[in-house]
Amino acid sequence: MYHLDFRSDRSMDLVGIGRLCIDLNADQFNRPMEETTSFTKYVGGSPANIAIGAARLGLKSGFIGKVSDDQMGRYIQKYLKENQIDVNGVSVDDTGAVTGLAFTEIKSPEDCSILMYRDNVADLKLNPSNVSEEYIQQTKALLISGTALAASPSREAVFLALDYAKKHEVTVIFDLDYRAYTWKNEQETAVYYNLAAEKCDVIIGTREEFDMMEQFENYSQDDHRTAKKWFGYCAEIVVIKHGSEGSIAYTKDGQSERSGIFPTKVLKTFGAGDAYASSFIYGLMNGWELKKAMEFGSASASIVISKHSCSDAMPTVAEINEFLQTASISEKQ
Ligand SMILES: Nc1ncnc2c1ncn2[C@@H]1O[C@H](COP(=O)(O)OP(=O)(O)OP(=O)(O)O)[C@@H](O)[C@H]1O
Ligand SMILES: O=C(O)C[C@@H](O)[C@H](O)C(=O)CO
Repeated sequence: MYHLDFRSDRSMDLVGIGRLCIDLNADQFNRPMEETTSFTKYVGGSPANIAIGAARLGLKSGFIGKVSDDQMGRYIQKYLKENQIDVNGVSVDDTGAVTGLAFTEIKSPEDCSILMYRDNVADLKLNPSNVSEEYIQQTKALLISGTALAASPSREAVFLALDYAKKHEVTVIFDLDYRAYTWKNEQETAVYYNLAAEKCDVIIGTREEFDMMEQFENYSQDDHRTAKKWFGYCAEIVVIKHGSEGSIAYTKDGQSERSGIFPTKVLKTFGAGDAYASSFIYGLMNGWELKKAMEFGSASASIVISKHSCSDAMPTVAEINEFLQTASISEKQ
């Protein structure tokens, strides 16, 4: 049985780095945003959602990020503290930057979209001086998220965090989280994603995100070839997510596992990836077999997509286990 090693002599389990933003989820469903009149505010940002999900599962979580010096920034910090996330790595912007906003539109359970306001956002003002080697040295795992590579100085902050993580044997998990609206073009995205992925132990992404990264190669959407490429660098595990068709994971020692999904009453599709990642990481950190960790992630994803929010909806271990008591997995034929 394959399992990923983590250093045990650490005071924290998982530190996320990157986007702390605000989700404004439409209160009126099954209609376009042009016809909605109110939104509910939640803390958001893919890496923040994953760190919140990990903390809700009982992992000791921290975060390295930058928030705006206003009510939204204070709201985010307050929420993180209330959810037992260490905020000593979170700094406050002093340039007048604002908090990124993610307006979500739920036209139908299958047709959801996110309108993101990303101009002059505080999260991309994170700079190398905000990244503490001592802070990273105290964690078992560092979670990086692709969108933090979209602009300087956040990009340089992430690469410095990666260097500190490698120096101190911190396991690096890369959730690809490709959001086109934050990038100038796909070519630049692929260059930076590939440079970061070369340093990561676990890489989690959708088929489409890996295709974006492989645009300079002739890989033909082949999951096994995708995984094999990264085993030539630092990767131990590569997970390729296929939406409602489930996921597949490959390990460096040549094993692979597929996981189906747990059919659920879908309210909105986004948040599935963040829920999957947080619970999958929980399974890895508990030394579970790959398939069990994947199914735990899939169950968490099903719970979150049946609810209105992402961060608030992240389930506890008890909630996932209760869900698993009655849910049945549907394997792709
Ligand atoms: N409709 C669905 N029903 C049940 N489970 C789902 C559904 N869609 C996705 N999942 C689960 O969530 C996992 C991640 O979803 P997906 O592949 O869409 O990642 P993602 O695109 O990163 O998600 P997100 O929409 O949050 O960005 C899937 O591998 C699957 O286990
Ligand atoms: O990552 C973002 O900026 C958007 C998220 O806050 C939102 O909850 C989502 O899309 C989750 O995948």
